[in-house]
Amino acid sequence: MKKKKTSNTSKSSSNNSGSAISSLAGKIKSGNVKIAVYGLGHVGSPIASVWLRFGAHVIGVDKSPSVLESARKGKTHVPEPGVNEAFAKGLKQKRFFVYDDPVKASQDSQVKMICVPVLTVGQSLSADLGAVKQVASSVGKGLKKGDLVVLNPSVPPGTSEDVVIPILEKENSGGLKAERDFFMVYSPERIYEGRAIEDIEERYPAIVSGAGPKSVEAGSKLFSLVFKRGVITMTNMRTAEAEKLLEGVYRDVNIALANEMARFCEKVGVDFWEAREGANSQPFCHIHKPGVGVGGACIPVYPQFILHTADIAKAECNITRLGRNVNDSMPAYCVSQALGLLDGIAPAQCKVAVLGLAFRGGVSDTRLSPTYRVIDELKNASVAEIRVHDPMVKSDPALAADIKLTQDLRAALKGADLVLLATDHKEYQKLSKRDTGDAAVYDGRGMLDGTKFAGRFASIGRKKEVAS
Ligand SMILES: NC(=O)C1=CN([C@@H]2O[C@H](COP(=O)(O)OP(=O)(O)OC[C@H]3O[C@@H](n4cnc5c(N)ncnc54)[C@H](O)[C@@H]3O)[C@@H](O)[C@H]2O)C=CC1
Ligand SMILES: CC(=O)N[C@@H]1[C@@H](OP(=O)(O)OP(=O)(O)OC[C@H]2O[C@@H](n3ccc(=O)[nH]c3=O)[C@H](O)[C@@H]2O)O[C@H](C(=O)O)[C@@H](O)[C@@H]1O
Repeated sequence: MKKKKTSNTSKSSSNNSGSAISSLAGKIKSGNVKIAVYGLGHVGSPIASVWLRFGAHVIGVDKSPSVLESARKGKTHVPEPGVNEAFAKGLKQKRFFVYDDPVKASQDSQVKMICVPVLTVGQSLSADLGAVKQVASSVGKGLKKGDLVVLNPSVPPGTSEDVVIPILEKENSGGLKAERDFFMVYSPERIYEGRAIEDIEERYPAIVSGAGPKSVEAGSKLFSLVFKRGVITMTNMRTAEAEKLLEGVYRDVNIALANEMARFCEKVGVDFWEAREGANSQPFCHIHKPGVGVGGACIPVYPQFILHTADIAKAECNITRLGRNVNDSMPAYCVSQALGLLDGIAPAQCKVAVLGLAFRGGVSDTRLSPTYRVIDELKNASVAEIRVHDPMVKSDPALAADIKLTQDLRAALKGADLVLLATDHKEYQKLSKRDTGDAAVYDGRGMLDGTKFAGRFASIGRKKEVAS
């Protein structure tokens, strides 16, 4: 790994690379080098915005008509700060173009960023590369000598070299080869929804790898223009693909450790949160937070890519597998703990208010949210009624018809016998008995103060409290 500060301000860059970077900046701002972004979602929209904010001419591509329609109005469906402003300004200055033809987008651009999703195939551990392959084929059909292709999603090691490059080389009409005729870069996106533009521009160095040294150089020059924290180059694309998965599996197994220790502390009558705060006062200790589960399109997914690849390579990844199992057990555990608070009310008579549908606080993203598993477990217990509240999710076609979703907290809580907090939205911080009355309260994210409630109260990682 080589950490290069290759931004214009770096002292170490040689004159010629400095002038090369400034001439690249000039070509991008003049529109001679256009950037196509494939997939205007939680990752693609901020990436398109960062380049629009830089002054680039950006072509946004998506397969969804509604996403394209919003983009044409300078709007995004993902509530990411700064994106609407960037889109609107780009449209006004005639630097933002929205295409529904992915091949034409490749023909009309010199840089192509592939930001489409890679999840798992159904219940299997294998990666669903369908969208990546589809876009790579379109990009290949419009590929020109000197173009730069960037793959952004998190993928199993080997995807760039063994899947994407062969498609690009097969689909282009000029016999173009990676590294020789066009540049191929793998650069994993590392944004955190809700602060994505800031993450790219201010917070994280870019990880850049390529099909060869020329591709790495081209990618480094490009990314150094917008990543103020500079560029970390990797030996090859497989290493960079693994780097991204390591970030994710580190998080998943550490969340699993927190979950296991929280359940241990409950059993031995210790306040996990107090012990955690003490432990984390030591610089080498970063105990994560326990909770009702691990959701999102990322953290529950990346370890699966590792496990699938490990199974093929006959590598043992027991901690990775166990971490997934522990985290997957949390929704059922928390529902069982919550139902255990019902004093004299049979589940079949119990009205439950579940707080939070998004996979984590501060986002509207419900992909793989643990709340879906919480709902399943409550249904398995045959509770009388389930209402779900979320301040950021207005509707959800994935919810069964008998589940009421509301953004009215008072309505969700009215007449509830049990309140189960599943998502750590900031809004729930101020909950008290004024809101929940005599209902039992189970805090699945350890964010509430039990003394504020009148009914029976329990929280992940804390021993049960019975109302005084
Ligand atoms: N969401 C996150 O926080 C992060 C995600 N990632 C990676 O980025 C990948 C993409 O994630 P998101 O942007 O969250 O997904 P998303 O679902 O929010 O956005 C994907 C967009 O691509 C479009 N799309 C899908 N297939 C397409 C195709 N064949 N052609 C053109 N457009 C197509 C969809 O219509 C959608 O607008 C993830 O799979 C993950 O690997 C990486 C870091 C953070
Ligand atoms: C290593 C890492 O921190 N990756 C980040 C992560 O962001 P993501 O949006 O998935 O959120 P997250 O905070 O990891 O939460 C994922 C899930 O895990 C849960 N969670 C999170 C942290 C914790 O201590 N305990 C816990 O239970 C959350 O409630 C949520 O359900 O995954 C992103 C990604 O790769 O998509 C990545 O860009 C982000 O930097």
